[in-house]
Amino acid sequence: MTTRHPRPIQNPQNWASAAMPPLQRFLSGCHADFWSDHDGAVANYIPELGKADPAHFGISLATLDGHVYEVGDSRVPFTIQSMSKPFVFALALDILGSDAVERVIGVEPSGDPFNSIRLNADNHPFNAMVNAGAITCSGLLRQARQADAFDTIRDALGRFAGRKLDVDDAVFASESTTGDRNRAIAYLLRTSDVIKDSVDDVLAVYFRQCAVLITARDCAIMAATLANRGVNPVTGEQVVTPYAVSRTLSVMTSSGMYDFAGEWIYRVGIPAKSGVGGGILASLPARLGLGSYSPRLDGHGNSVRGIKVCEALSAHYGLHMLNRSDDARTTIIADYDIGANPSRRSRRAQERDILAAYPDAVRVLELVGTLSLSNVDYVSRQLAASARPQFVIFDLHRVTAMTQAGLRLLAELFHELADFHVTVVLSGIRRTSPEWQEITARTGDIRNVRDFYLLDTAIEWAEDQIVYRYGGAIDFLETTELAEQPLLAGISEEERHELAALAIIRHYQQSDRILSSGEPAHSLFFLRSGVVHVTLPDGIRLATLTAGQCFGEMALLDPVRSADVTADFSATAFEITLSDFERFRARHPKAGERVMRNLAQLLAERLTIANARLNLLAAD
Ligand SMILES: NC(=O)CC[C@H](N)C(=O)O
Repeated sequence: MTTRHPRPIQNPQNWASAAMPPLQRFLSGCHADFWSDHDGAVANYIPELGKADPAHFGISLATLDGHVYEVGDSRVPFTIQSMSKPFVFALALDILGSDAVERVIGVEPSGDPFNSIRLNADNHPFNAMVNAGAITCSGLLRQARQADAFDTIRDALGRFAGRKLDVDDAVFASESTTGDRNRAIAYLLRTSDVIKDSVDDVLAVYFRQCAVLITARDCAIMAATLANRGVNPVTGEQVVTPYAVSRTLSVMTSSGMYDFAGEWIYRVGIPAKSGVGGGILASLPARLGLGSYSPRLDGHGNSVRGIKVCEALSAHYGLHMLNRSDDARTTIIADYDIGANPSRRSRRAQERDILAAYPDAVRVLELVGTLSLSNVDYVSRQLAASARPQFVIFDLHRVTAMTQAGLRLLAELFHELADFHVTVVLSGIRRTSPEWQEITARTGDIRNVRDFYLLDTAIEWAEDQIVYRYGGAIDFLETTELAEQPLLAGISEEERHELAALAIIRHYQQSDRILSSGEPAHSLFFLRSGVVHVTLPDGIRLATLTAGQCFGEMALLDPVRSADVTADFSATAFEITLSDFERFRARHPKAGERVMRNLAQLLAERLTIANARLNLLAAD
């Protein structure tokens, strides 16, 4: 008996190595609790299976981010048996096409044991989870791939597990010599014209597929691949199509546990499949894959301890797949217009006046989590509930997934907005992402969808459109004089001339770094033409400045630069050294005081905006 419990805590000082994730603890608890359960009996109708060690007990759980928990005999190999059925069914759907498979194999539960020699009223197998259906799948693949059929199956099972799988030749030989019941089923299928090849050829594939060796760990990863729409979460490989997965899970739901299927889905509520080798796999879509191995079976051919593990997992965490709810209202993390929260662009008076007249022309919805049918529906109703904006910005930065239904509804919403001449702006999504492809595939024919990766750039762009629309002009080439600088407001013309004489005119090319945080602050800058932006060292954009505004003015208060300033386009600026400015202040104390008051005013405005933004994010 090789029972492996989780490794002992080695370094209690180090939380990361000492801590046991609660799910690992839970699975270990299940292992300990059900260890002493000796009910059931090892299958021996295939003589070789009777040799299994009844004490073996392994549990594994694979998450969809590719983590695999393991307890006990999770690496002890055993034959896959009927747990091969869902995977071979999925493979057949993909290789042969759904029509060819669905034409001959039904999808109704039989209510019979797995090895029942009975077909449905059309003389077809009831479903692919009972032997008749599984033998038919193997037969269809045998017909399509001839001598390569088994290698095709073994290769696919290996991709589900994420490793190459071996066959237990002794179990194969044992079932080949004793499998008369399956032979009877195969003859029945052949006489009903469901399988075309010889019974021996088809069963050679089926028996061999049942004798593929896996472990509880493999089983968990295979189940997780089904839970993950066909993508193996450990290798990242798309093993089968989402179509094949959804159909396979459907049949597992209704028939995976044979004549115990109804009870199973009622009590546990997780699609599952068992095998007489002692394995059970359970696959909870979008959540996890569970694999267990314990060879003592109940009267239905299902592992006794495996059932207990599944029941405990489902009950403890409330994982029944029909026991779910979702609150769509959590989708919108922030909802505001530019009146409440403008972009970080410092605007000149004329632009500010225009924007102030249209505070709700640009609406921003910051979304979070999964965009599902109900979430996007909620978003669309929130939009419709207030005055129609001219621009809607959807920030998708925190969106983690989009369902098919959510995407479809989103595209329909964009169309609706387009009909009302509302421009949709997307931010937080890259054009190279699969999500972008999915959105544009559905909205390709509408022209009013724009995108900017940074939310602030999106808001700024939409604001500019409003400024243009209402007669304002933003001329990036215009040259301004010191007289227009708010920081210098209220000082006399002579004083300004004196300052102008102290200034050196600097020229910058696009992308030139003008100031860097951490450097000593020796001078003030007045932007004369062009555009620059101010960013924090971690890349967060604080402000975009256009001609007529100052930067580096914090030098008056702080000897070290706290942000980077970079030219967006070619730009020119007046630079006045701090020492020249201080001398000017000494000569003109009143003007100096006025400048300091202007500075206080600028800082107060920035603080008001920053507070509004914080408030918005903190709001429920
Ligand atoms: N339920 C099962 O695991 C049955 C598989 C086994 N190979 C058989 O056909 O009898």
